[in-house]
Amino acid sequence: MADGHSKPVLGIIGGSGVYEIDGLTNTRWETVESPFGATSDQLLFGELDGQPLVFLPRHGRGHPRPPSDLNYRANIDALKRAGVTEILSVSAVGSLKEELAPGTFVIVDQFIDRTFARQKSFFGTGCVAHVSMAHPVCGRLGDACAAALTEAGIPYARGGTYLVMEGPQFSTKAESELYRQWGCDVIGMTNMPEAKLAREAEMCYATVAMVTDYDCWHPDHDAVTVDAVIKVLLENADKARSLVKTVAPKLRDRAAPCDKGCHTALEHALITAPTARDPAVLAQLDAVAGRLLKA
Ligand SMILES: CSC[C@H]1O[C@H](OP(=O)(O)O)[C@H](O)[C@@H]1O
Ligand SMILES: Nc1ncnc2[nH]cnc12
Repeated sequence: MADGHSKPVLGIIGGSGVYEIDGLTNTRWETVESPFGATSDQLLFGELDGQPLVFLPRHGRGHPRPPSDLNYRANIDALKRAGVTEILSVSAVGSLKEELAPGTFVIVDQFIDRTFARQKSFFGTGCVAHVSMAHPVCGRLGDACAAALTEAGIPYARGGTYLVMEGPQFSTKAESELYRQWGCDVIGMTNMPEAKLAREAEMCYATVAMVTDYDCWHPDHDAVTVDAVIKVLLENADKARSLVKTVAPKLRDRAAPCDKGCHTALEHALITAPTARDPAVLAQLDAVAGRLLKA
């Protein structure tokens, strides 16, 4: 069980087009049960250059699940149960800025969450918690990704705001223009509530977003289609693979506890008095918050 003091374990959540990880040794696909329900797929356990790694294809192998039907709570809870301490989300996004052309990688540092049909917290009636989301991604894992992208010779932008829409339909032109006026950089459908849940579960979370299209605002480009997204993703598959291969060993030799506070995010967040807590709710929180809720 990850307690912030054990060895780092890297979790990779692979988005559209990323349904497997190659180069892993000692691999096994395993079902991990969660009190929050079924995960998107089995988890793939393995090692990359001596670094333990757990991979989850976000939409399931073959992409059977849409963004609104993903069980984000089960996915994050299962990764926590699997011992994961740091999660890297590798996601396809549309670009809302001219300079972020398809093929560009962006290490996202902020989100605007416009989703409305998803379970967004492990907590609720019977045990209430309010974690900080001021800085929604882990700077230390972001640094490791930046170093890996530089080393692998992959051009990237450091920092950017990811607008998370509900989907599954792509945006209207008016919506796309609005998000541009808000100063957003990229748009996708999945990284919230993932980042919120990772924070509640006291795990580092970082997003490397792969730009696949100009959404529908750009006068010189056609509106986004799935075919266009997949075409760019296939062109970038080697880059995504290099990123994972290069970033994994960077975690291996550093301290597991996060100096940005990700592994202690719940410490000042629980507000329900111990006497008012519901034992049934606490039982579900054994992996996410057991560190603090143990009697
Ligand atoms: C296939 S285009 C829309 C789809 O792609 C992105 O998925 P992910 O974030 O898992 O890479 C986007 O969020 C949509 O789910
Ligand atoms: N334009 C777009 N909007 C939402 N999600 C996306 N994923 C890839 N491109 C996207």
